[in-house]
Amino acid sequence: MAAVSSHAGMLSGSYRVGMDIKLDGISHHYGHTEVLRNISLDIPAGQIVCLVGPSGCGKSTLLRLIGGLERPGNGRVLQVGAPPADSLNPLTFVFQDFALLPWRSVKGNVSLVLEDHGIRGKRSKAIIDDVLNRTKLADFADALPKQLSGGMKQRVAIARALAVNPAVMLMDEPLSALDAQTRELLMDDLVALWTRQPFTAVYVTHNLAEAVRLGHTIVVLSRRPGRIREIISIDTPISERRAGDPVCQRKHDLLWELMREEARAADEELIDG
Ligand SMILES: Nc1ncnc2c1ncn2[C@@H]1O[C@H](COP(=O)(O)OP(=O)(O)OP(=O)(O)O)[C@@H](O)[C@H]1O
Repeated sequence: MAAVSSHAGMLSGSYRVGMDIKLDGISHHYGHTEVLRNISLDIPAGQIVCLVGPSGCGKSTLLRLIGGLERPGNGRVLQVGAPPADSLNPLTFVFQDFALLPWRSVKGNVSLVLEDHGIRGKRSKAIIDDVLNRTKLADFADALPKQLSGGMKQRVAIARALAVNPAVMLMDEPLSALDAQTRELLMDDLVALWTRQPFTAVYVTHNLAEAVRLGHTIVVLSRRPGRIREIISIDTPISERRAGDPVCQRKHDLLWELMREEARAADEELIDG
């Protein structure tokens, strides 16, 4: 039976700050197509869990199931512990295409999600100032999206997500619409943001360099139906990871091997089919 449920303190037996997500035997079909098979996974509070896997293996589907946009055919998404007391939206998405309103300024786009919750005036201003500072957008509060670069637009989308103080950010290829240089800069920004104030995220990406730079844990899904092929942890603190760092390079090479096998098998299936 499918379920999305909240169990405060289930892990420790007492109230705890922060909310973990626990995936318990998730499977999902679209019609006759089996998309995900028996996914069990812990997403601990304060960590970034990256999901990688070949195209079409079900990464975005899994994110939607975690976010409650769809219900899994089988298995459960458990919320363990409590979201922050002032969280307006515990599970908040950040998409690749920014999804900003073009006629609203930077601060107008952020204030919109607060208005939706009846937050206006001084309280709204304090939240907007905080998230624009954290995303280095304070000087651009009055700019319109069309005046901003792609990287800055995505920073606005991240600021908007932070404004609701989410327990978990669900990030679906947030950097993949950006050029390589902008991606690097935004990765630095995400590292700085997390280092100043750790957040919890499930981060879908095709880009292994992003996964190795940002992930505390990297989950490799197999080709469809997506199963957990491997879970790779990186102990190096994310603020200390550098390009060419031997530990990160080894993890990158291992990921690439796994991905290459899965992508090749997926390609062959397409040719056969
Ligand atoms: N709403 C839907 N209805 C029917 N099929 C769907 C739906 N959403 C996704 N699918 C199918 O489910 C499979 C998994 O799609 P999904 O987008 O989750 O994969 P993905 O790993 O995120 O892919 P990519 O890396 O290419 O973005 C694909 O075969 C896709 O066509």
